[in-house]
Amino acid sequence: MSITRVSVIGASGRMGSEVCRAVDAADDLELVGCFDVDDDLGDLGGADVVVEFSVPDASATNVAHCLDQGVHVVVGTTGWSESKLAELGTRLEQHPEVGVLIAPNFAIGAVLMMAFAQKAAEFYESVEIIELHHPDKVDAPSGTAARTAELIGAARDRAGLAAVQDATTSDPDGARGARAHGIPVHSVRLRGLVAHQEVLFGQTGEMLTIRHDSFDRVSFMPGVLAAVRKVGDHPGLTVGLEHYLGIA
Ligand SMILES: NC(=O)C1=CN([C@@H]2O[C@H](COP(=O)(O)OP(=O)(O)OC[C@H]3O[C@@H](n4cnc5c(N)ncnc54)[C@H](OP(=O)(O)O)[C@@H]3O)[C@@H](O)[C@H]2O)C=CC1
Ligand SMILES: O=C(O)C1=N[C@H](C(=O)O)C[C@H](O)C1
Repeated sequence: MSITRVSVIGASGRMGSEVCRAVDAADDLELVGCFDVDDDLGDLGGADVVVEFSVPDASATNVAHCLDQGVHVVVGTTGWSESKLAELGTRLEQHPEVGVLIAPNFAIGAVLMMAFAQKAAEFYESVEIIELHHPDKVDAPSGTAARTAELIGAARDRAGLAAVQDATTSDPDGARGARAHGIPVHSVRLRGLVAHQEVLFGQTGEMLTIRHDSFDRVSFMPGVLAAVRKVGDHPGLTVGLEHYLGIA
């Protein structure tokens, strides 16, 4: 059995510490480095693959360091804008052998929820997303909600659907939520929650709700470990774990 050496960036955080435990427990993986804020990333502990769960402002710089070391990266940190992704794509041209996976959500059920929502999108006039998370989360809307909106928006465009109908003319306090790719998104932050999302589809006389709940961060680990094992076989930039799981 070949052993893959893994380092974790953001290793002291909620996700990073869970990843360290999961890597430690896997027979085919060896945890060779744990890095957090202010640590010198150096040679990344000699890792074959780095897992990056830090903060939106730091992730791009950390990933660039991994590329410069020729190390594959599995990224869970949110906040990857189109411009940051484009910059990363350009940087990857200098390292064509390196694989980078950016996945807004590693829970298999969340990946399926996004795929199901994409499939349903063309059949419904109305759609809204409600994402619910723990109150220590720093970004809103969640990366998962933003990605779901992007997938639904693209499916609606392909189907030639008009913009989501909404007669609201007065909303001084933003009660109708944010808009991502034309889809209303509502963010809830509540002590006791981990990571949850509902996608509501409406049509005259019916409603479809697609919901996923992560009750514990262990729910993300099978996806993270699958990505660690596969990222070397996918050189270049991949956005979304669905592309590694045959779901896309
Ligand atoms: N894709 C997925 O499935 C999931 C993605 N996430 C995303 O992962 C990210 C992390 O979430 P979570 O673990 O809850 O957050 P935490 O705040 O618990 O963890 C982030 C860690 O990164 C550290 N950090 C800050 N700056 C840097 C830096 N420059 N380099 C390295 N480490 C740094 C933080 O240190 P300090 O606290 O001292 O600043 C902290 O230890 C978020 O973007 C979140 O949205 C979360 C869950 C699942
Ligand atoms: O911060 C979190 O906790 C989570 N972040 C990701 C997101 O923004 O979508 C994934 C999951 O929802 C948990």
